[in-house]
Amino acid sequence: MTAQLNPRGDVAVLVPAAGAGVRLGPGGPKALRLLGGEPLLVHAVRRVAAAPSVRTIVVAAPPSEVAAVRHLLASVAAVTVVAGGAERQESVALALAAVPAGPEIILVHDAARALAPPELFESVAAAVRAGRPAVIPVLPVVDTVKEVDAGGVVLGTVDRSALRAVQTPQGFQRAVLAAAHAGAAGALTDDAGLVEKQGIPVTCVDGHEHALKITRPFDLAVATLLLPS
Ligand SMILES: Nc1ccn([C@@H]2O[C@H](COP(=O)(O)OP(=O)(O)OP(=O)(O)O)[C@@H](O)[C@H]2O)c(=O)n1
Ligand SMILES: C[C@](O)(CO)[C@H](O)COP(=O)(O)O
Repeated sequence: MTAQLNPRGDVAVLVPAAGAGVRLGPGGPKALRLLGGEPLLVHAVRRVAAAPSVRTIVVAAPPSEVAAVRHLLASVAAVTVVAGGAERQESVALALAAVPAGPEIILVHDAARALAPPELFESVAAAVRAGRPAVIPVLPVVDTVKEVDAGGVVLGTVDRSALRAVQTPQGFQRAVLAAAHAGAAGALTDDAGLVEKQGIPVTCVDGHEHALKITRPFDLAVATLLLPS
């Protein structure tokens, strides 16, 4: 039987957590690396489970760590754990396949964005509930952005007013996400990209600074400063 949180919730959250964390450096799968003494995945799932609309959480774990992740999360929240795949997109597809009938809003949220707050899950879900087929949280780009050639020579300056940095959780009507993954040809770095390829509009909502992706050691140091005291 699939684990459930709020039985009246209309949201399932998929948590891809099967990545190696190569850019973070040696130390095991990234989702299991410690932030303030707890694995990133525990921080992420605790915040997902605190969002009132969430009924179901499915985690895609490193295949060799499925039992360990089940054990780790047993005291955090009711969670279904499946083995992830070789690419993020495959991990999301495997988690999606494990969502039981019921939730019609699906959010996809990187374990690596371990400090995304519960209200961000609610705001993305609310926009989907209001009729948007696909919703992404974004932040403005604050740096000047240059396009460069292979030799590092600048080709031009990009108009940053039209650019946004994209976060997770990304939210979708269930049928939209299922069709996007079923029709996927080639791997993309986010799920909204698959939906865009189907010609379906993707809507932006305000992102959150705490939803930063922990990719490199510097990001882990920043995240440590953001932990509640
Ligand atoms: N095969 C994979 C690869 C990535 N992910 C997940 O997708 C999210 C975003 O990926 P990223 O932050 O790039 O993580 P890694 O792939 O682990 O990082 P790296 O590229 O440095 O190895 C992470 O929560 C990661 O665990 C996944 O579930 N399955
Ligand atoms: C989904 C994502 O977090 C949105 O910013 C990002 O695209 C993941 O990319 P990565 O290449 O797996 O780091």
